[in-house]
Amino acid sequence: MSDNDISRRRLLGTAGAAGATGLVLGAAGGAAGWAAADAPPTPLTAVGSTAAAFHGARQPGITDPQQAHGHLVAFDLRPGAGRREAAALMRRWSLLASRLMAGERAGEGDTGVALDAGPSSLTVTFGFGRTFFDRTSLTPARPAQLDPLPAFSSDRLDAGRSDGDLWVQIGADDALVAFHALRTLQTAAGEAARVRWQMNGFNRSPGATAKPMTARNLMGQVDGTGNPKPSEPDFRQRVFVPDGTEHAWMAGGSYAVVRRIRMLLDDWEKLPLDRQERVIGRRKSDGAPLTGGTETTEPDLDATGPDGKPVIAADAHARISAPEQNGGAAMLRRPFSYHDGIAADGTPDAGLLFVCWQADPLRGFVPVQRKLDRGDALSPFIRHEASGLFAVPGGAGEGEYVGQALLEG
Ligand SMILES: C=CC1=C(C)c2cc3[nH]c(cc4nc(cc5[nH]c(cc1n2)c(C)c5CCC(=O)O)C(CCC(=O)O)=C4C)c(C)c3C=C
Ligand SMILES: [Fe+2]
Repeated sequence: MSDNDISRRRLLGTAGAAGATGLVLGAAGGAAGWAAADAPPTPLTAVGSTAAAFHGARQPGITDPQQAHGHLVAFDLRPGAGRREAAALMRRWSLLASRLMAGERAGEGDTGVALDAGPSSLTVTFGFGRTFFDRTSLTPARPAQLDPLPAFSSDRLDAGRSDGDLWVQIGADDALVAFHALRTLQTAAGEAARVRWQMNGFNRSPGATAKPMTARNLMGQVDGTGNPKPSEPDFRQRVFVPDGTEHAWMAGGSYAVVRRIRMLLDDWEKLPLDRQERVIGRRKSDGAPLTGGTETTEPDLDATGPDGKPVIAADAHARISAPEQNGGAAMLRRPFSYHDGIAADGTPDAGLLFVCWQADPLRGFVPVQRKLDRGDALSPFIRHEASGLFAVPGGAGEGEYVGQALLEG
């Protein structure tokens, strides 16, 4: 056994202990100072080294696992910026996103905020809002799917935090990596576009639970169980726009509905557990339906209790939103939680940055929200405060940029 072998083993042991206590030691940082200079640093976790691909048939950030940190940002083109400036911006942004997602520096002038970190599952996703098409004289290329969402009776929307010409979704498992991407793209918007609104969100950190689990939201519920699964035969059809679509530039793309949904947590948290569970129709502890089994057991919507009433209440959120109650309408929900402190009324300004993905909002979000709007037991505890609908084109190939087929078509 050589000295190198010994030092390598000791370092591995040290790194294991350091991982448990939160200490970080480099390869040459052994306590005795005799560790071999050529011993590679031992990564404490794989969180930083995980990378998603920017180039491909689909944009990242749609089917990728939810990251721990997110930024949703809408931009408006500046006065005087049209199709040419928008195309140059999308080219710049795509190049930067591809570099950052690979864990590379943005280029000259990189701020250094993400130095030392790996790609950390960074994804950057770009979308176009309805107003983008008039501003770029591309109105004929605008799909009907971008028609304004209907007004819902429970809407309390803030126009200043809704819509926008361009939308960027950033997600990463490291807060600095996410911020670095946000700042880099904001700066690169330059004279072409300015921020209209920004929302910052979070999810559980990878590794916080002993095994991979469905996310929890700030009401404490397991949230995401009923999502369409990539293994299901109709997944693609539900989430992605098919080839042969009227507007070919959207083939392989998806429509994102974004809602900032405030949770009225002071009211919710006063509700006893059994009533919280009745509101959703699932157990809070493990997300299992109230009709029994585990999280993945199908709810029995016909089951009645000893009192003759449905076990999953007629107005339970999970019943009303289920595809079988909505002519098959389904969407892929991929939200972030948010917490922006205490609002002027003294209640938490916290809730869900609800992002859902579908091939067509009229076969996803719209019919489900219409139904929820008419009588969801969750409604008294939430408030929709902002809204956006964005066309998210398919992914860019190597050397291409997102939206090229639209902007150069
Ligand atoms: C219009 C779409 C939806 C909005 C808006 C929405 C808001 C919202 N939902 C929760 C919590 C849960 N939702 C759950 C299920 C669920 N919700 C929707 C749609 C919207 N939710 C769907 C399509 C489904 C799946 C139904 C099914 O397939 O059976 C659940 C149960 C667990 C799960 O399946 O994810 C929870 C919990 C909150 C807190 C919220 C607004 C803040
Ligand atoms: Fe829901």
